Amino acid sequence: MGIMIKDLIESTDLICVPSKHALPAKAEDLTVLTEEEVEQVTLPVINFSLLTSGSADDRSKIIQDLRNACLHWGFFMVVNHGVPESLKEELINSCMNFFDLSKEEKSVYEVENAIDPCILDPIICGTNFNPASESVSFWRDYLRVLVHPVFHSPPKPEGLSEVLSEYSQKSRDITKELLKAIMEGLELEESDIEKSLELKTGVQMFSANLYPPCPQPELAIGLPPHADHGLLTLLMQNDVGGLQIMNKGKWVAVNAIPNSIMVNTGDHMEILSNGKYKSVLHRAVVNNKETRLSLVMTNGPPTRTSVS
Ligand SMILES: O=C(O)CCC(=O)C(=O)O
Ligand SMILES: [Fe+2]
Repeated sequence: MGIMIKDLIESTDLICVPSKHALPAKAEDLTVLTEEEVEQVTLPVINFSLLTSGSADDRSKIIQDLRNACLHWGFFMVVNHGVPESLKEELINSCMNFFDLSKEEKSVYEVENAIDPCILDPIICGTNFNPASESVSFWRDYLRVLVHPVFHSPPKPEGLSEVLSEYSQKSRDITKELLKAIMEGLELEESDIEKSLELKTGVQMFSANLYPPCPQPELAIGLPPHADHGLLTLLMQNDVGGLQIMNKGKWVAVNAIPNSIMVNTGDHMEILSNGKYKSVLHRAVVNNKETRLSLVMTNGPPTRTSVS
């Protein structure tokens, strides 16, 4: 049974990174990790409320903003999105409570063997994506829950299921509005999109990523460089930074506006936009002071739909 990092650091007095966590899969995963070397950037800001309740001119302006953000960054921050701060806090607390469960309670959801990424386990937790085929572990524990088209309810801790269900619904509504506006910007008909992607039956997956403080952050990576699969990914965090994105050939650290939702375009969006909107590489770095928690919702088409 794999041990989660959080339980590991709580059971020992760790002063250096165990070698299993210290060897990067590729040396370039760790290039320029330190804060001094990485430029901090502010991502484009999208005022969501103007999409849904602004004037026609407001809406056109936001559609233009989204176009620019997708073309030049692949990442943007959504503000005035209607997710109450209290809901975000409750979700953060519930996820923290999940990671605080005993090892035995969490082990029910641990996946030991190679996971075929096409097979979606409804609820899993662990300490990296694929323990069987990776020679490295990354400095991240995670809980992943399939929340749509069928909502899978994590039975523990108490309260997580309700708050996750509410956030899933809200984030789905936000995703739909954003997709509609992005499609309008691409001059694709919304009905074509609905038809081709069957959004109502789309796969929505929630991940809580926990990055405990790491004694040697320069020797570990939270999540290695990757691009996301789906159409749009929505990310909130507990006000501790760590997300870096590839922009114009360089890693840059993003400053999130408190209470904004960070959104990025995934592989399906790249295909749907005929390569115009790239699925941008990103990674999560760790620090030696504070625990970081990111709450990630990926939104994709149904598994059997192919995008053409
Ligand atoms: O935690 C983060 O900042 C990044 C998470 C992420 O990229 C993912 O879950 O796909
Ligand atoms: Fe990602």
